[in-house]
Amino acid sequence: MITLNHFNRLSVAEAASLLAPCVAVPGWATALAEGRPWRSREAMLNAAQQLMASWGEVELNQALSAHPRIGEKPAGEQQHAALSRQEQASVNDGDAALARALREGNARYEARFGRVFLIRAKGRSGEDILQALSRRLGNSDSAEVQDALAQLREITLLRLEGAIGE
Ligand SMILES: NC(=O)NC1=NC(=O)NC1=O
Repeated sequence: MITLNHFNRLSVAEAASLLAPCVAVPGWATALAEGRPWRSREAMLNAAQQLMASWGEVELNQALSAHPRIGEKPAGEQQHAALSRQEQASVNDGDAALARALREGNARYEARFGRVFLIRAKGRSGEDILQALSRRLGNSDSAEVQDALAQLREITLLRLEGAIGE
């Protein structure tokens, strides 16, 4: 984590690359880098949320390229893989039945919607995630795009809050 003051003083390229692991949607990190200097962290967070408001199915699919399946803690040292592992820490992968249920749920979801199931995992137990997955399997296509986008916005905002301090 760096301070807002430090973030404001980075080059555009450095600032954008610092924010890149928050979400794999082209342009979002660059727009926040180019919007500097932010007069406050709140102003930056508000701008970030405004940028996310226009996201649709295209951006959702772009972002999913960088989000591993729930329960499949990604290998790799890239920053977004480390963030995913940290976010999924409370998904108890020691519970074989839960892990199997998540694998089966993910497969059902992908067969139904044609994309990886996305949920803000931080603060959620594996059981909570399974319940959400089951509920969302009943969504229409359009409702599920909106549900998944809401989760993507939560993940992205949490990552941004973790990257830039006061
Ligand atoms: N498929 C996913 O939901 N992945 C993730 N959720 C998170 O909160 N972090 C992830 O990588």
